[in-house]
Amino acid sequence: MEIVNLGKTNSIFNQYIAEIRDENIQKDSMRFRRNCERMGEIFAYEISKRLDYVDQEITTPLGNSNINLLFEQPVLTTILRAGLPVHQGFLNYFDKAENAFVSAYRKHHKDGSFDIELEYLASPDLNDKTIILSDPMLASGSSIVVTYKALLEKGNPKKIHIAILIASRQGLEYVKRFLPENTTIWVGAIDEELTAQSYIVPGLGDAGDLAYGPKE
Ligand SMILES: O=P(O)(O)OC[C@H]1O[C@H](OP(=O)(O)OP(=O)(O)O)[C@H](O)[C@@H]1O
Ligand SMILES: O=c1cc[nH]c(=O)[nH]1
Ligand SMILES: [Mg+2]
Repeated sequence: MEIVNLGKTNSIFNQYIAEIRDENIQKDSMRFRRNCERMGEIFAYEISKRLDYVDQEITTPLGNSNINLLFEQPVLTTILRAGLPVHQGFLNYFDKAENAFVSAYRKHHKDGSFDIELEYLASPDLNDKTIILSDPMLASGSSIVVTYKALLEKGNPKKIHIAILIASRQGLEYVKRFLPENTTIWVGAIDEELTAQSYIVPGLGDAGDLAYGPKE
């Protein structure tokens, strides 16, 4: 499995990572959502370079022009709710793509542990498709693994790209144990620490709350 860290290259991308982390700037929820969306757009452009292309002829008013265009559309997949702004960024670029949505939330037990409960899955057939699964945060890694297993009910994808804005080192190690070799994980940053409640340190806090407000 390959891991590509976009934050390792100096680019404007890191300005958006800095802004979603910044405790003052992140209070502006519209800017937080838009920054997530902008990074979704950059991930989309970078991932597009790895997809398959086919030569096509375009007819202009004055003649013909040949150009390599996408051979097939990926299936854009995200996890509700924090994944929505990143997903919109992907959709801005892959505007003809099919889409899949999954709900996953942490169900806490009395001893402080939690399981990921998945209640909703809306997906096209995934057999032999390329799927791009986006989520701003990969902390314990449980949401991604539970989501991947649920998606398998819809078919066996030929290639999986996972796009994460901020991942924990520990979560990436966990995910590697469950996802197949044909997976590429794209990250914006990798943080070294997780709290006892599986929050990423330094991370950014709760991405869903920052984008959409607190939930009960
Ligand atoms: O790697 P994990 O430990 O599973 O944590 C990562 C998950 O946490 C966040 O969602 P959250 O559970 O906060 O839900 P929300 O989007 O509704 O806020 C994030 O968007 C991931 O889905
Ligand atoms: O650090 C974390 C972990 C899970 N979900 C978040 O939004 N942030
Ligand atoms: Mg979630």
